[in-house]
Amino acid sequence: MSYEKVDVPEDGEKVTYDKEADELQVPDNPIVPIIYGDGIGKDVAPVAQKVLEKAAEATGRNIEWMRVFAGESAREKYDENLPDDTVDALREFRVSIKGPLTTPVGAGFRSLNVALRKKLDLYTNMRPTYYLDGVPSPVKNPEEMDMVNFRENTEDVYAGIEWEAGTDEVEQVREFVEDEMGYDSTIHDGPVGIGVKPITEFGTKRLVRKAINYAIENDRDSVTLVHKGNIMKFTEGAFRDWGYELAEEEFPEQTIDEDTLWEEYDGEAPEDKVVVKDRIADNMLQQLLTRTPNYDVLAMPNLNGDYLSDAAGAQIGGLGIAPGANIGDGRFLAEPVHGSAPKHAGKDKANPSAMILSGKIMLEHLGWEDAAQLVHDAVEQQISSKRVTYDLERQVEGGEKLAASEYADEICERIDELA
Ligand SMILES: NC(=O)C1=CN([C@@H]2O[C@H](COP(=O)(O)OP(=O)(O)OC[C@H]3O[C@@H](n4cnc5c(N)ncnc54)[C@H](OP(=O)(O)O)[C@@H]3O)[C@@H](O)[C@H]2O)C=CC1
Ligand SMILES: O=C(O)CCC(=O)C(=O)O
Ligand SMILES: [Mg+2]
Repeated sequence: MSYEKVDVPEDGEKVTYDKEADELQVPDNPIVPIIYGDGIGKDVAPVAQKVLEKAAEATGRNIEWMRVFAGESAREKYDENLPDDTVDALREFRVSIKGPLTTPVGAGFRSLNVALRKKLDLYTNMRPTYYLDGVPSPVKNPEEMDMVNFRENTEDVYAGIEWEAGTDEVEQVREFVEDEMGYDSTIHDGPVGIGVKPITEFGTKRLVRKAINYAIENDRDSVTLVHKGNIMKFTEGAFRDWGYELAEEEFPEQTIDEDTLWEEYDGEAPEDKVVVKDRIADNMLQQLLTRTPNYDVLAMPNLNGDYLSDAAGAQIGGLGIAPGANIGDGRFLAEPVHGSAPKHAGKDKANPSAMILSGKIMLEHLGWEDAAQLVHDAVEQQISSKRVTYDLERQVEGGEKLAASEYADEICERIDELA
């Protein structure tokens, strides 16, 4: 592959993929594309990069970074938002990491984050929410939080099928819905915006498959399907039904439903069974707070997953800490839960932990468990020391406020000490 405006590191090697075995082959010096992103991305991404590099070196490897561009930096370099160079690099080198990218509200270009997920078919958005020692939290028992959110990443209202009020197109759709589909008098008169919410059996089943496999491989107790199927029967309701169907079809020995749990096991699931259950999304959002220990792996359509991952993150220190990753077959793009937080941009103050811990998921994905553990331990030690960025300092008694770069430097020192 040739690139117009990015330099491919000479010394690195490619991560490759064995499709049949669904396995990556990872050299000790992989080329890893990185997008710094917009807003605070430019603060947190370079310092997170240093931490990840340090953990790789401490375990005898080397990451050969390949800087690629999207959003503001791409507009400057290429005069476009998402150049082919970037998409091609993420496709070719398979495992990569990105900071947040800004999306304008109400008009302008569509989300570049969503575009990347769709172009690379990164159909799972995995966002683990877990407690780190010493993290300040608005809840009484934050240590109870240990959930992994599997969010469908390519469809739902994020498919981008919508029509703007006042256009001929939206009036055509209104006419079709009212006259041909029989929804007369359902839409108020006057300007209207209309969107379409596709949820497919294919998209649902491949996401739920990933969630159940994850639960089995990581010894998790349950997978909860989170939907609003009482209201959106044929989209969110179908998500729930296809989710149960998939569990029955493909995991009959490894999973049980909640009825079976109570009827046959009196509420105590055997060690080797994953309980598949479902909850309506509004109820689930309050149960995150009130029944935290009852939930484990969660699987849900795109919009529910977007809302729920920020809400869950708030219970364990906030968005400055919440990590994530986009995963497809043989492709992976780590990315924090948070956005570009424009008001904090360029001040070297935003918390880089979410980006660092997203990188930790990337290290795990590369099979570098030892490096990932070093990152986890060093971040946890740093937070426990109360020498933290502004977002945590304002919640911690006796805390000391550090710049993002100072905070990351201290994490690097801790990695040296721990290695
Ligand atoms: N994947 C992506 O790239 C995403 C992109 N976005 C985009 O980002 C832009 C801004 O979105 P917005 O809704 O403001 O949400 P953001 O997640 O960017 O920020 C919301 C608030 O969360 C806190 N926060 C977020 N990140 C950090 C951090 N690293 N350290 C400390 N605090 C943090 C800040 O709170 P406080 O000010 O209280 O300290 C901030 O004001 C939008 O264009 C949106 O579309 C949004 C989400 C994901
Ligand atoms: O793409 C965006 O700008 C927002 C996406 C988002 O909030 C998310 O993926 O969590
Ligand atoms: Mg979000």
